[in-house]
Amino acid sequence: MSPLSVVLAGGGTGGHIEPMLALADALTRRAEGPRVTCLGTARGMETRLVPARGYDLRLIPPVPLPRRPTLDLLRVPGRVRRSVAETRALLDELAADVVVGFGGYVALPAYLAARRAGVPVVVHEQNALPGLANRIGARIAARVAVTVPDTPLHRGEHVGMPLRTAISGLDRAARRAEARETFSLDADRPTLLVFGGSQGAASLNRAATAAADALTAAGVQVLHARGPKNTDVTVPPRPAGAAPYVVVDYLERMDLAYAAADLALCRSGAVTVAELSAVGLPAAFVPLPIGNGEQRRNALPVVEAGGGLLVDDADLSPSWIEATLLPLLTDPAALSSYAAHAAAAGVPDADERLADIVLEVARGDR
Ligand SMILES: CC(=O)N[C@H]1[C@@H](OP(=O)(O)OP(=O)(O)OC[C@H]2O[C@@H](n3ccc(=O)[nH]c3=O)[C@H](O)[C@@H]2O)O[C@H](CO)[C@@H](O)[C@@H]1O
Repeated sequence: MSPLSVVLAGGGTGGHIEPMLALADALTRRAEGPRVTCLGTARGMETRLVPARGYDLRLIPPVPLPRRPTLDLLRVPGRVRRSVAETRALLDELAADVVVGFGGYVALPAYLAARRAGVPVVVHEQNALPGLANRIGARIAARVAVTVPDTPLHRGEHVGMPLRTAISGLDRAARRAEARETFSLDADRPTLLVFGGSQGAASLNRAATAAADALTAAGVQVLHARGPKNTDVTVPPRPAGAAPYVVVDYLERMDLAYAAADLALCRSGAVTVAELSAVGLPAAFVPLPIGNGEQRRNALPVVEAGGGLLVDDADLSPSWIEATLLPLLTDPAALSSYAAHAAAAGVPDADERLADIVLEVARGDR
């Protein structure tokens, strides 16, 4: 019998792509070895991330989902029809046994095309507050997996967040020396990791670079991922012997970045929060101020458990970093107390659990 054909729709930004790739890894580890194909669009981060991790990527036309009603909504039905028709042809060509969607503008046409083609759907929702595509997908799905218990999504079952095994199995202390060397950081300095989700965040970039002198003068070193498109974000070179401030576009080895750091300054996308909890790294979260408020909801459980701080985007400034983060970074006892509380109750084998669901649904259709 030919292998099961599993089609994964999780394009856009890292928060939809990383759980898709973690599931792809779990599926390909299975003895029955299903054929895995990822769907994406030409303008998402999947064009780089999916082939780099060794998976096939097929492109479909994007269906932009406006965050609020605009005139652009009037053009959506035509775009949806075209995208759904092309996606349906692709599902036929791939002889798809199941379509798994992770939300966002690639998932919606995939859900609708699967319904037309009679292919069963599995939905995975990362956030405590679901987005539009998954609210629609959940209505037609055979199974709905959620990351956070009690997520308000039709028939949601708690599965957790599928994470890369390099991150879910990370022992930060054991990898610290190697990690710091990889990023040209000093071995023994307090270390701040700055990143604004997968795309970078302008307000974090501004505040952290403006606080560079104060941080490095106090002996704190910084690893800062500015985002692939933000190449204008720079910091003047530090004098010889001073604490380093290392700026990169994107961290391919996020596991080593977490191992190098004592504290993160970051947004609170669902995958970011789940990864920090899994590795026990405390964070100062700056939720994205737009959207449906999902990033604040994502961060609250960790912050309430004592594993991090929350600061509004409008309040993030170099002086806040100096007044709040600097004393914390130079206080090892406070840092380890935060770290102990940062390791929240995630689901360590969420990738395997989601793979079980996906294969059950795929087999049921044969
Ligand atoms: C603007 C936007 O739409 N944000 C959403 C998006 O965030 P976004 O795409 O930023 O996703 P997350 O913050 O959840 O995850 C980012 C992922 O990128 C990885 N990473 C990041 C930086 C880097 O240099 N290298 C790297 O590998 C992280 O390790 C993580 O795996 O999807 C999330 C999950 O649905 C949502 O919660 C966010 O609200």
